[in-house]
Amino acid sequence: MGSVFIDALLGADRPVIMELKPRSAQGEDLFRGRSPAEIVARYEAAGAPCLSVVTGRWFGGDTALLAEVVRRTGLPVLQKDFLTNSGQLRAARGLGASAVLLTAAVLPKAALARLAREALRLGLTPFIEVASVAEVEALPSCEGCVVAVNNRDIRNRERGDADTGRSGRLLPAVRRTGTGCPVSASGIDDPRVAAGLLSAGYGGLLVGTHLLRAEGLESWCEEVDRLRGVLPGPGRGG
Ligand SMILES: O=P(O)(O)OC[C@@H](O)[C@@H](O)c1c[nH]c2ccccc12
Repeated sequence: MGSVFIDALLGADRPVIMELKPRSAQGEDLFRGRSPAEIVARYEAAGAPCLSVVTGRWFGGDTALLAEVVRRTGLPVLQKDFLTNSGQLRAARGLGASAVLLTAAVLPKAALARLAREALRLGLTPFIEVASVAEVEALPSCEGCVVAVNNRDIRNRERGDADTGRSGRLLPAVRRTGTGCPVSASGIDDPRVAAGLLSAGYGGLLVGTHLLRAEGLESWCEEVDRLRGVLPGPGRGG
């Protein structure tokens, strides 16, 4: 069965999953008084094909935020949290999510495979997050799933610096999982890095903090568009 989440992302002119995350791991207020509805409207205006909602408590989120975002948008929505059981997958579907985060670093191999199968059965797209070659190589076949490289370290709850070079190093291994949708997530702020990851073969990016901080969301997106046009990429004969 097809995935509305993946189809929307891969079909977009701007394949950026735009995230709503109330607080950074360091406690910085990222919404700054704006309502979820205002942020959704801003992301839609910038051409977001999909949204991500952080429901984890360390980032100030909860499932009420997910429900609110789903009410405000027709775009497919990813629930970002450390989900560990099938009850949470059913709850995600009940709230209207289209995709769910499954984190390789926190799930034993067999549990990850079982939850990915269950998500697919429920009509949810597994968004499987990895941070090392060893994690990628332990994945089950990832057909129908997003495989996302996290450029930050969730083991320290994202308090360290991001290493976007990790996405470049892991891409060949990610492709071997059978995913049709490799994504680079976290710590992306420089438009040159964003454009470079897409030109290198990433089907999409996931960006939260920088878009929430950016005054000029539209100009950031335009700069990425412009740079993609000048960088060689797999689809452009480079
Ligand atoms: O804000 P950033 O650096 O653009 O990152 C977004 C996203 O990847 C990050 O919020 C995230 C990555 N893994 C998670 C797991 C749970 C909650 C949130 C996350």
